[in-house]
Amino acid sequence: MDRKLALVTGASAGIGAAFARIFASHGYDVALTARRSDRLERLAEDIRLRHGVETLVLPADLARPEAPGEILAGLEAHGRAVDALVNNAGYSPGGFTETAWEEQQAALQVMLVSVCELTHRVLPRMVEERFGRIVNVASLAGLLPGAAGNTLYAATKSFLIRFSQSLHLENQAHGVHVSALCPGFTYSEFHDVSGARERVTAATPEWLWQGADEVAAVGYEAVEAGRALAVPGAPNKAIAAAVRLMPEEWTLSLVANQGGRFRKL
Ligand SMILES: NC(=O)C1=CN([C@@H]2O[C@H](COP(=O)(O)OP(=O)(O)OC[C@H]3O[C@@H](n4cnc5c(N)ncnc54)[C@H](OP(=O)(O)O)[C@@H]3O)[C@@H](O)[C@H]2O)C=CC1
Ligand SMILES: N[C@@H](C=O)C(=O)O
Repeated sequence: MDRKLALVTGASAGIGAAFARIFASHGYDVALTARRSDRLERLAEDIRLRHGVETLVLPADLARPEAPGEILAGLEAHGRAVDALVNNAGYSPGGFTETAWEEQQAALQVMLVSVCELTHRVLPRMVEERFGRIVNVASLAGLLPGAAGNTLYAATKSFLIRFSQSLHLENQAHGVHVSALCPGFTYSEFHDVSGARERVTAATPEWLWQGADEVAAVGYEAVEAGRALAVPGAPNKAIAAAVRLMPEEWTLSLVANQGGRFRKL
């Protein structure tokens, strides 16, 4: 098989579906995973028709600890290995104290443990092949303290940023590029799933929002170029730069005053 393969998690919607299309448009075969297999099948067919690449659909619930191993075993059964990995699946699990531990634990499994496991399992071959691309979809929220009600979400995204930066340093000499992508407000199903759509729409101007294709394109370019961190969009870049320069107490009081506008509680 000549073409490289990109595995995209959370490919049934939003930024993940956009990543699958972008990798396919650059000649990658794509393996799509998420829970909604009907969505994945439709996207797979569309990508096959548009780009003429091979598509594999591997439905899985990443909240199940067995899922990463099963996804990679599914690929192996097709004789395929991962050349590019996009750890994208994610959602906001809601307030830390307001939701059951099981829900917070599931979010940790989806957005953190499965990311580490998939990465850990695919990296050795990438290093051996002297080629690999890994994008971890973090968030602008990972560069800030989490607003009350967004505690674990922001913390997992902070983790992903540092995790990606370390992997970038460890692996760039081996031809393996690792990037953390930090989107701001992005049109997708994210805010419908979290139940915050109305509140967030009312609290934010339209110019702060980006399309999923635009955001994924920035992620693709960053990982190709070997940049460890990518913030899509000028307004988000300005926010990220301001946060870097501000004293920590200012950031905390900014989040304390404004954070409630963007969450469901
Ligand atoms: N939209 C935004 O404003 C921002 C989003 N992000 C991040 O971008 C990433 C993609 O989100 P986005 O596209 O916006 O949101 P969407 O809700 O549109 O997509 C989320 C994807 O994650 C998948 N997913 C959720 N739970 C699971 C699970 N248990 N197992 C497997 N897959 C799962 C969903 O698939 P399915 O339901 O079929 O399983 C879906 O494909 C997330 O990590 C999010 O945190 C970061 C910053 C801003
Ligand atoms: N920007 C989103 C997440 O990363 C949000 O609205 O919380």
